Amino acid sequence: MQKEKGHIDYNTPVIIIKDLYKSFGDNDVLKGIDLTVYKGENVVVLGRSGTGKSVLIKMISGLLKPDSGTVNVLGYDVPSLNEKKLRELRMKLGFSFQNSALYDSMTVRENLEFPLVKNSHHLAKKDLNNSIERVLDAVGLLQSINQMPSELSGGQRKRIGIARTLIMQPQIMLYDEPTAGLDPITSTEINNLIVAVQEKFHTSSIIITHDLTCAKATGDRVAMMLDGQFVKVGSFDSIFDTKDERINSFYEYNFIQ
Ligand SMILES: Nc1ncnc2c1ncn2[C@@H]1O[C@H](COP(=O)(O)OP(=O)(O)OP(=O)(O)O)[C@@H](O)[C@H]1O
Repeated sequence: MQKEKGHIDYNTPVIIIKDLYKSFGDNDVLKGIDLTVYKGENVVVLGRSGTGKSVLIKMISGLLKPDSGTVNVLGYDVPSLNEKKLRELRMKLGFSFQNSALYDSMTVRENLEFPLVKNSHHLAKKDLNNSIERVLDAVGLLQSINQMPSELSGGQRKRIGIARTLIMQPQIMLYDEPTAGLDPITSTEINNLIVAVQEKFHTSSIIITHDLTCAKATGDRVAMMLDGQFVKVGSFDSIFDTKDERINSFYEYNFIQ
């Protein structure tokens, strides 16, 4: 799928990260990270296992504090936020993580209702139904509204998980390994959905992956993380137009369609 970039607002940064450092004991994980994500933009963070991609996401959502550097998300200075402000920020973020499982004992409708009712107590039944149908339609699973999660495929469950996140109308989506454990056809569906979400809901996204097909399909820009630093940030093709052996070997170990 060829991406068009008309929807990105380069005058409005939504995430600004500057000179970010984080160590755990003598394990120096992030060593001077800089990254700006613009409104409506999908940025892929590409890197091998253990390079600190998840640590970065935790800094953005305030689950971890940096040793030094700044993390500004939607105007919030994240490391300085108290619990109340952190909750406020997290309401504006949508998390699609591998462990964000659905409730097995609830129907798809109930799974989607749950976060809405929990967070907006005075919602009329009609508005609730409209919201549920809107996001299910966006992920192409309106027909599954009354099914149980056990009746769905892994890819369908993942899509319902994304719908459940979208129902809270996040401004930024954070996808952690969205295609991990999925077959190539289902992976392609999820990649297409990530782009469709961006276009339909005008969200910005950070997509963490080591899947090159996913990076190419979903990213407006790709940030290549090696040894705790972004060694290159740019279009997918520009990243791999290099003589850097570490980047080339990363490419060679992946199968690209
Ligand atoms: N809370 C923590 N305490 C101590 N060390 C941690 C903690 N969180 C992460 N680390 C370490 O930070 C490093 C980077 O971890 P991280 O989970 O960010 O890697 P990753 O790039 O997301 O890898 P993967 O693709 O395998 O998830 C690892 O060495 C990990 O052991």
